[in-house]
Amino acid sequence: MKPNIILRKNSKKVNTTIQLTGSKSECNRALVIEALSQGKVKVTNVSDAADAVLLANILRNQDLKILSSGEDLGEAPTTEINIGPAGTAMRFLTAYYAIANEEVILTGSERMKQRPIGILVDALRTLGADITYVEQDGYPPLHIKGGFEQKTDLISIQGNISSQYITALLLIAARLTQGLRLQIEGDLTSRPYVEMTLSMLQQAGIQHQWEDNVISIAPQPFAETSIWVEPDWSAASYWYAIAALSDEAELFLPGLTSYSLQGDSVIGEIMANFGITSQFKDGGVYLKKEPKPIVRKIFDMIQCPDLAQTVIVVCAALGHEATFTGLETLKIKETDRIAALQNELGKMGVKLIEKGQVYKLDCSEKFIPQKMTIKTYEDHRMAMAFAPLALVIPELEIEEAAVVDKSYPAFWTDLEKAGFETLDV
Ligand SMILES: O=C(O)C1=C[C@@H](OP(=O)(O)O)[C@@H](O)[C@H](O)C1
Ligand SMILES: C=C(OP(=O)(O)O)C(=O)O
Repeated sequence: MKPNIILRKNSKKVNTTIQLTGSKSECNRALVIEALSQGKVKVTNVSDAADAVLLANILRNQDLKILSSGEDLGEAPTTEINIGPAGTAMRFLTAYYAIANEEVILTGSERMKQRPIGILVDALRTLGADITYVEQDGYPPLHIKGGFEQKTDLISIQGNISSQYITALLLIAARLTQGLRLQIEGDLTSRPYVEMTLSMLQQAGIQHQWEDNVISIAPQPFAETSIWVEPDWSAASYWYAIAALSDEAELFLPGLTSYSLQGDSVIGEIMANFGITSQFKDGGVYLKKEPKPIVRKIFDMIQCPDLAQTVIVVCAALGHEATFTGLETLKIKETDRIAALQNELGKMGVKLIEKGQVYKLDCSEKFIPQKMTIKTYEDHRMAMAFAPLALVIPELEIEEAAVVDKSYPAFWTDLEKAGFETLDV
């Protein structure tokens, strides 16, 4: 694929079936569980998301042993593992390698080296792990010497920066000699992702207690079972956005259920405000567009940060001046998503104004250009959240279109299936 893609959509009607790939979040957890269970748990419906494929390659092509307390690693060569832009994989592997019989340098893309990991490293060090920073304190790359004598089972962790640190610790908890009591300090961001982790551990036979702000997991064996990865609800959000910007839309997304483990399934509720109905039947969800005035003015994204760009772009395109909260974590994701949104929405005269913890969309100077070119800042969600604008802008160019591979490699071919013209340039 050439770097950029031009999108055009002449009619504002969509009517198709889209089979989405497996959830990146579920798949990454399932792969770590599979590796920690040493063959007892098998993952099915592995996601095509590049981040998940990479993690599967790393975890499935090695025969690591989990060291028990005090066991020595011995003389093992240090392996360098580069996880590119995969934040979840970076965080999960940090905890995983802390207890494995290997010495690794865990590194990633230039952006990964700017995404903080100190909170997780501090927590693992409190447990006894041997982790040092190779470049800048608090950031990847990390030098991890696996296996340690556990010093304590109780650790405190700040909850408002990234839930991925908490998930990383919970995933390894049952394999720690003393288990883990994790005390979450302050607010917990992205809570549904922690719940997803605990549900998936439960599927794999690992029990937990969650009382007040303490999650406890005792040392215990994994069960022999298989974990099926559901289709990706975050990917589904772009189809909801397409429906919201269409005049007529009838879409079927097979495999999605209303009782998903993914917090991003809340997109159905959010998009109901934009006239999109979700009907769960035939083993999937039918989306339908029904004209409806938009009433809701405040959207809190703290539980579903990956939906923020989708919803903000839809509001901008519709000229709906909503207010957004819970966007605090967006600045440390694949890019600074706030700055990226501000720059790109500015190209159609829309402002996203920061007022402390609250962001207000100002559409008073909004216009629809004949052509708009969107920068993607190495962020898959910038590409996918802006692509639906092709329904309102005659020619939409998306730069570095291959970024979508991170979570949804079939995105452009799926758009073609839905009647979007795509041109590589
Ligand atoms: O655990 C996960 O799978 C994820 C948690 C969220 O991150 P934060 O907890 O850092 O908000 C989310 O943004 C990310 O895409 C996936
Ligand atoms: C933030 C994301 O991913 P990660 O943190 O795994 O890089 C995302 O997919 O939007």
